[in-house]
Amino acid sequence: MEAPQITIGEPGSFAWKVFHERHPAMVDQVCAATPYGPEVRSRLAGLLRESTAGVVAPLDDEAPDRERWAAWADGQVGRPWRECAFLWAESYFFRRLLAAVGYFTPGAWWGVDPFAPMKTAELHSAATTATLQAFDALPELSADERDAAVVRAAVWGNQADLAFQLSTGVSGTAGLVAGSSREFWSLFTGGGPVHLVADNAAGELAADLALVDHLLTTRRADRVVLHVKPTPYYVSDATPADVLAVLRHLLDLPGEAGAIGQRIWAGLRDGRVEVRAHPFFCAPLDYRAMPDDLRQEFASAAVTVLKGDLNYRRLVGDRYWPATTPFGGAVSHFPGPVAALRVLKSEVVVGLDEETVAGLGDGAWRTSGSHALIQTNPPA
Ligand SMILES: O=P(O)(O)OC[C@H]1O[C@](O)(CO)[C@@H](O)[C@@H]1O
Repeated sequence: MEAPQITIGEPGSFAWKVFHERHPAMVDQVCAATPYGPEVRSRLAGLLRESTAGVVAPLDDEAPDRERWAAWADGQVGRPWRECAFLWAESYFFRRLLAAVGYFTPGAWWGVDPFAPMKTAELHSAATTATLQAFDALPELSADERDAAVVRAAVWGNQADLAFQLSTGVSGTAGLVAGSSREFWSLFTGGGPVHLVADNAAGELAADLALVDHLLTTRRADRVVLHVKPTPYYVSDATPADVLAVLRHLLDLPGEAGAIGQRIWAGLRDGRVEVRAHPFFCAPLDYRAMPDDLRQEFASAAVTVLKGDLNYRRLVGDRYWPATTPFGGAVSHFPGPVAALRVLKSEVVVGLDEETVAGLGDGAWRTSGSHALIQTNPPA
């Protein structure tokens, strides 16, 4: 039987707090970062009111994705937001936020990413700078150590606000609740295309590019498809523009970070690296509902790597699963071998053993970003 779906209506729950506490703070941040006029600010205030106390309104823009979203919103428009599934509601909120800031309307803010200032600040932050400098240690490591370091960087890069360790030190892995770099690498049995479904821009994306580079240089992949979001989403999610921004940033750096940037640049030019932005990556649905073209792509991949918390929720289903629910069963719908690399930032988790769960205590570990996991199917 399926576990209960997470909705946003339970006062005090994690999902409720995202709408009632995080979203107002995020809108303040968006309005401080770009000089939006009174109309935009009033639309944003209206969206906050509607999504915390009202019913779901339809889209009222003429964006190219309108029809697609109308289908995805079927059955939700007119419902009280509090009854909506967390996964659906959060995605729709971001789509409505883009419309509210004029992202789809010819005019001053047409195509302007409201989150770009935050992503740029993160790319130039001390934490990201330290991470990129740590790449210099990579060539000195043994092959096993390098395997472990690159995976550790990709996992903990998802912990947006913390620099992670690329050295062979243990600090970055102290909070792994499942899996290991060895389990991750055991999925790669030789060549073929690897798909990496990216999450956040800036530091996490830089670590993901280091993973792409490592997949290619160690010949675990002969080609890597990097999937990003077609439009700005969940504040820091990577879009094609963010890939280019991170790549240019890497190219300006000395040492291994610059060398990785050059190899990825060359890979893009010769087709060994491809960036795609399928509309489904901004869909308010889980991966069971993926369209056939995407399903076929993942079916033909040697391995698909899914980064981050939201991709995990979409992979296993955004439900209150018992934490010991087998990962293999939860992802059996996925059309090929899959690995999840994720810092825990929401209530959803599966695939833990009973001892681990007992040792973790109360539920704070699920949402605080202090713990991470590496899970694969088929398992090692
Ligand atoms: O960037 P990530 O790892 O996908 O995390 C995003 C997570 O943040 C939230 O938006 C709010 O915590 C979650 O709903 C979501 O799963």
